[in-house]
Amino acid sequence: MAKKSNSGGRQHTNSTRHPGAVDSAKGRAGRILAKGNKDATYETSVEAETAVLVAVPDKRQADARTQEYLDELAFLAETAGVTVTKRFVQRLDKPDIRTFVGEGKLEEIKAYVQHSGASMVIFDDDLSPSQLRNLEAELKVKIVDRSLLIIDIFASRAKSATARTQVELAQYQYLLPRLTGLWTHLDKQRGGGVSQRGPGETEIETDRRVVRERIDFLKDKLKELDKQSHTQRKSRGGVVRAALVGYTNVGKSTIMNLLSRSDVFAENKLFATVDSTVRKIVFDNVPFLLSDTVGFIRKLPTRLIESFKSTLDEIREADLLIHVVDISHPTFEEQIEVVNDTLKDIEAADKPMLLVFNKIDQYRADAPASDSPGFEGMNPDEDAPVRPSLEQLQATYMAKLHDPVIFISAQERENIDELRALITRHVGQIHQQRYPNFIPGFSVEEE
Ligand SMILES: Nc1nc2c(ncn2[C@@H]2O[C@H](COP(=O)(O)OP(=O)(O)OP(=O)(O)O)[C@@H](O)[C@H]2O)c(=O)[nH]1
Ligand SMILES: [Mg+2]
Repeated sequence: MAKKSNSGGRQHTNSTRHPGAVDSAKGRAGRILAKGNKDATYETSVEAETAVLVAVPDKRQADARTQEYLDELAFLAETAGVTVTKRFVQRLDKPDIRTFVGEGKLEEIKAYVQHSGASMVIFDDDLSPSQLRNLEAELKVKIVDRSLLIIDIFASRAKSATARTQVELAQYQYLLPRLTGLWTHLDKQRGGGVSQRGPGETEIETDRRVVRERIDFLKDKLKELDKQSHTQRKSRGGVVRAALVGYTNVGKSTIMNLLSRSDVFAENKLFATVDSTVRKIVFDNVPFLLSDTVGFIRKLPTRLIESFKSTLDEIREADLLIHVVDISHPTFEEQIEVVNDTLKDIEAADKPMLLVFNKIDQYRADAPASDSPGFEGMNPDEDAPVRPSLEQLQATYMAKLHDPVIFISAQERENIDELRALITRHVGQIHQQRYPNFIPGFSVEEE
């Protein structure tokens, strides 16, 4: 699915027989995504795939919000190399237990998929294994849920041994409860009769066992890698550690590059950073380590958070968090909450924090309503409230938050000296507590 499927450990295979061949597919990132292929091969390098997006918001959710969520899903799809041609929305109190959307909507989607030749349907939520199976049977194209899409992007981005192992673990954990679905799908293709169910079941058990073994192996491997990085971290001594955290695509890597004059990969895609990078920086003779970390997103699969424990240790072990926010984003306030909640989940919420509102160059008080192409079934709120001016926002946030706040543009280099001074002050305080004899601007304590 991702165009870069030959990089970052994803392999292009077209000869794998069926999921029973977990043995041969073992360790092969990307195979999960291929599971819906009609010919049951593991082709993962499909160019120019087109997709349909489906959201099932509850009845209270504002139209504009639904549209923003779908914008994010479309951005995720684009990041994975998929072109979105249509969006479907169905308001339900509760998603349908069998097919997630109701019968009528399913027919509508089916008609569109058949007519347009779209190759996949992406749901903005996680589907149960049986929903996935039923939808695949009805729509006869690849069905991708939110977790799978995010895991796929991570798979195409992960470079380090740790990140790759973490992604593979997440992939197998995603696969395990869904093996039955794969078999039902394949049984149908073989004309599947009762007589064939027997061997199928046995092989599912074999598959499950192999997948479980692989999961155990990957967990052990991660423990080993963890030990190594723990030793590495200990060798950093008592240097103050700061971590850039925030929602995905807010500018963390850009800020890292600015502050450390380094060259960390930054781009306008979600999850550009999956591996964490650490740089040693010295401001005013105060040395500290700054790490750039993986971005957060709403509904980040818990499994993925768990698998990414090693990467998240960088945040958990930091002395200071620099929380970067994209103030130009229509849902930036919710993004702040998502980040704070995720920090709570990983038990890193009680750390000193600086709030950096980035992208002020792009902030528009009169932000236009989103009207993306292919959008259907919604009436964006006509009376949507006007956004406050940047000055009003600054005043509100400065007054409201206990944490120090700064407004910058990393791209336009606005207020960067102030950002540097703010970080130096806070890092200096922590350093001072740790090394009471230290005189800022005068000497450097070597650990
Ligand atoms: N307009 C504007 N764009 C910015 C600014 N800072 C960063 N960007 C752009 O925002 C996009 C994302 O930047 P990154 O630095 O990759 O963001 P990130 O937070 O590291 O993203 P992930 O690693 O994906 O979580 C890039 O296209 C940057 O050029 C800014 O101040 N203003
Ligand atoms: Mg980044």
